[in-house]
Amino acid sequence: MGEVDPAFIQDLEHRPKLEIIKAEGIPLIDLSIISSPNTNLDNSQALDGLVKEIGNACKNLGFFQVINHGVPLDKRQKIENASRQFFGQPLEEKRKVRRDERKVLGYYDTEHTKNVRDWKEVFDFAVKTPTIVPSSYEPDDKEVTEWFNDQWPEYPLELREALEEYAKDVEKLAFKLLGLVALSLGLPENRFHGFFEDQTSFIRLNHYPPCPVPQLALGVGRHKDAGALTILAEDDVGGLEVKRKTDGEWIRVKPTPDAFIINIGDIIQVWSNDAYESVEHRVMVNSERERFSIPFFFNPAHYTDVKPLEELTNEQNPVRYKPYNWGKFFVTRKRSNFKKLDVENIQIYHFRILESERADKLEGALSIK
Ligand SMILES: O=C(O)CCC(=O)C(=O)O
Ligand SMILES: [Fe+2]
Repeated sequence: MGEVDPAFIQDLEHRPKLEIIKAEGIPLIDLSIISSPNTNLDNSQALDGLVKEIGNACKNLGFFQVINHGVPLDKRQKIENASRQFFGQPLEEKRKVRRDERKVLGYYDTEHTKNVRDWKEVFDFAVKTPTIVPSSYEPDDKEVTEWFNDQWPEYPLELREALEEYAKDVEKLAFKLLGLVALSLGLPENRFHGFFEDQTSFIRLNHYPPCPVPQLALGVGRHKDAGALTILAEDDVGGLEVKRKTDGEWIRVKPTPDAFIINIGDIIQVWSNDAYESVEHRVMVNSERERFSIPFFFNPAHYTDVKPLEELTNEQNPVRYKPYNWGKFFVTRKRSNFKKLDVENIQIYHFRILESERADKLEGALSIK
């Protein structure tokens, strides 16, 4: 193992397997009918078919890929090149724009997932400026703070412009996907849009350097994305693995050139009252090739109280989660990724209403009568 920091080493049960199970292909969905500027979502005949495809993909795997998505290839190439140039610099250059507990955006190379260090370095960028979030994770502290993208490297100069342009195009795709997900749940297309007016979305540039111990460490440890949707651009190296719901096996996602990989996050799981699930995933690294990826985490406003939608719950399908405040959830999670803590990080199942609680409530209600 040589001089590899033990902080990177996964517990035995979470280490990557050497034999890879190749996905039969996660669903590949063609968005051309909604990407062409002349299509109107309301009268397109093919829309029903597309909505069904999205619904099935969300229900079955929780992951899918999209092509003909409307994000121009040159914008994607520009940010991919800038990312390569930035991470190619010596560590001391990158550390000049390093995040800390006050400046939470910028470069970072010691992120932890579930208290094990990830074999990666990142650069974080807020989609909306300023992004407003709670000042602290303390539930009673009502103060908010503003995030600005105020840490820019000297090189490459075009990083800023590349990120700003890319963010605009991917944001449009995010709203389109949100509309399709709403339709697939039988809701009006814009049912979720209001939650994103003061969005807390962010884009992360990920760089996974070659790793001398790929059988012991992970690029990103197993986790579920906390937000609503993630839109991921990856290069051709591969390494993303998705936990298949049917048998719990880790399935390797095969990169498709120019496609985006989409996954449902925890918030859509809660809004849909578990009709759609946020799926666990992780990233394997390898000893030969570095890998680059760029997730866009589509997150609502900090003041959003996340809870199952009334339209999707009834007596037969009772509410499965207590409401939680997104801003507090978000900053609590960020803190635990930043700091190695001894406790498990915050998860939506902490807000799950247990069967026993429901039965108690019912009994209570009956005895009052
Ligand atoms: O790099 C990837 O393929 C995925 C990264 C990821 O899951 C994350 O950053 O949440
Ligand atoms: Fe993720």
